[in-house]
Amino acid sequence: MSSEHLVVAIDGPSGSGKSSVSKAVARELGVGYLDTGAMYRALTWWCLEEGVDLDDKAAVAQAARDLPLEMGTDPAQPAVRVSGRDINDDIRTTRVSEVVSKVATNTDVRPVLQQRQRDLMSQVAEVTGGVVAEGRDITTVVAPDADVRILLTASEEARLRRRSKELHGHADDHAVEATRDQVVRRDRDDSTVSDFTEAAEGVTLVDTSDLDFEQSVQAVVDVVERARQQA
Ligand SMILES: Nc1ncnc2c1ncn2[C@@H]1O[C@H](COP(=O)(O)OP(=O)(O)OP(=O)(O)O)[C@@H](O)[C@H]1O
Ligand SMILES: Nc1ccn([C@H]2C[C@H](O)[C@@H](COP(=O)(O)O)O2)c(=O)n1
Repeated sequence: MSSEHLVVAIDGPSGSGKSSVSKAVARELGVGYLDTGAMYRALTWWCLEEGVDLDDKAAVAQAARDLPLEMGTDPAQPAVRVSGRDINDDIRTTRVSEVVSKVATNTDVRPVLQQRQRDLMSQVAEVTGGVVAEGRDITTVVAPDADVRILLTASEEARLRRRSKELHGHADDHAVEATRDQVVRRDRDDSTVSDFTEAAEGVTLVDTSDLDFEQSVQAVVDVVERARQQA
């Protein structure tokens, strides 16, 4: 391992299982967890609450600097708070999901949140001995020097099926179509600012298309263990 603490960076497209798998891996490793997507979501929610025009790049970037955000990094309970209010549920609503890409593709916002993410990762790693951070640009921009870098992926069909089951309780044709915007359109927009479809040099690809949830967690833990043995 290159650093004093264990830093695991995980990127991937929507519905690949980044959040759920990363949380489980962090619990298994006994380290902290950072959901960077939740930070873009929290900023979006706050802009909507405060009436900030999402098309006003500079105003949204200023909101990113001012955002009174507290990120919980306990993988068993990763709360997201703004001004002390728990907004974990608010940031997952369709109202936020439909427009979050507008904020995430704002190139004035990204460096502000990326720096906040690096700071949080250092703080949590200091306290718990390590961190699993997940998003779209963690392996490439936020923490390119992480000890372990993984691109967690799955076929579009598998990702649509998973998200559809999560949102609608099943994955029939109608439910999958209703989910398409939240997965395919959002990835298309988000991929204009980060590359999370191809593994960068030194990044290990973990394809979970044919794995169930437990197998996906084990596949990531195996990559971490292999890296530890080689260190
Ligand atoms: N290997 C797997 N097999 C089956 N279901 C899975 C697997 N991995 C994750 N899931 C389920 O798929 C759904 C989507 O997972 P998750 O929210 O972790 O994806 P994500 O990559 O973080 O998506 P987003 O970036 O849109 O937040 C969840 O309901 C999760 O339990
Ligand atoms: N490092 C990151 C993390 C997330 N995003 C974008 C991608 C989505 O549009 C949005 C919310 O992410 P999710 O909760 O769905 O994983 O934020 C990003 O650009 N960079």
